[in-house]
Amino acid sequence: MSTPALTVTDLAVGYGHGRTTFRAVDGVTFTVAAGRTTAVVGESGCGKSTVAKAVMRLLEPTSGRIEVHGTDVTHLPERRLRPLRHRWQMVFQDPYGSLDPRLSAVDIVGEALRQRGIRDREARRSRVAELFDRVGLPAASLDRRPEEFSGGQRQRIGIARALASEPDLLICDEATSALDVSVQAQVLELLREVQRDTGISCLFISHNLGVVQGISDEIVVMRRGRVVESGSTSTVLATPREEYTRRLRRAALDPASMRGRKPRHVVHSLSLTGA
Ligand SMILES: Nc1ncnc2c1ncn2[C@@H]1O[C@H](COP(=O)(O)OP(=O)(O)OP(=O)(O)O)[C@@H](O)[C@H]1O
Repeated sequence: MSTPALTVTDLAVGYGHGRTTFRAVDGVTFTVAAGRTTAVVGESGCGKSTVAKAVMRLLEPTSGRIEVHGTDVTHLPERRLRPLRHRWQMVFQDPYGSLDPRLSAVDIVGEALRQRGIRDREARRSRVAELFDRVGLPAASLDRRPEEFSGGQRQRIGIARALASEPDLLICDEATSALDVSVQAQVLELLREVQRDTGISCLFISHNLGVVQGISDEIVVMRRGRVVESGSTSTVLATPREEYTRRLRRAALDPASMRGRKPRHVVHSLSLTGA
């Protein structure tokens, strides 16, 4: 078996200092197999984003181990991390806040290419045009600023920016939850296509089991900072062991049961027999 793209072992992450530390994530273990997608799901505040940020090394873990393609990166100092950083890229939840409003789309995506050592402006522009084509954005929109794009298009820019670094691991943190259902489905389809074409591995984070069912191979269910259940997507969806997972499944099927969530977040195509 090939080395997993990502291995997270017994991860704990706390916020605060000393006696006021709050352990947001505790004892979390899972893998993302090479070329596959693992979804981390759970209700708001269960620690999904904290896991993603720790994997990105934006947060220092309290304990545990994070390996990317077999390399232990848990406590790698920044100078040794920098040359590896392009290998894992994040697509953020908020397509409105995650793009610099002062820059044109070509410069936003081109910055990732500049960091990869492509100094020539025209070469960057033509590579960004290729990436725009890849993510379904019109070539004529290269010089537009983020405010001139729709939410779904902005998310496509975010995906193009992530792909510009030619990563082998994509971390999508609620990457489609701010979008309307039909746009969400289109962006999910794009992510599926990208994965099929590039063999990229993906850690997909969502509160919505309906969203992850079509994209993930494995599901890790989190509650209050811990993993309560994990397994293949079809098994977890068809025969959830935990009442909590059944509740998430009901929430994905029935908008009315989604306390505090807007119905537009719900994908209605959840199949009870799995992916
Ligand atoms: N910077 C912070 N300081 C203190 N506590 C935090 C901080 N960020 C998150 N938390 C707490 O850690 C817990 C996990 O938060 P996290 O954002 O990881 O959850 P989540 O599952 O991603 O939630 P959501 O789906 O709402 O984004 C929550 O109780 C949250 O209030």
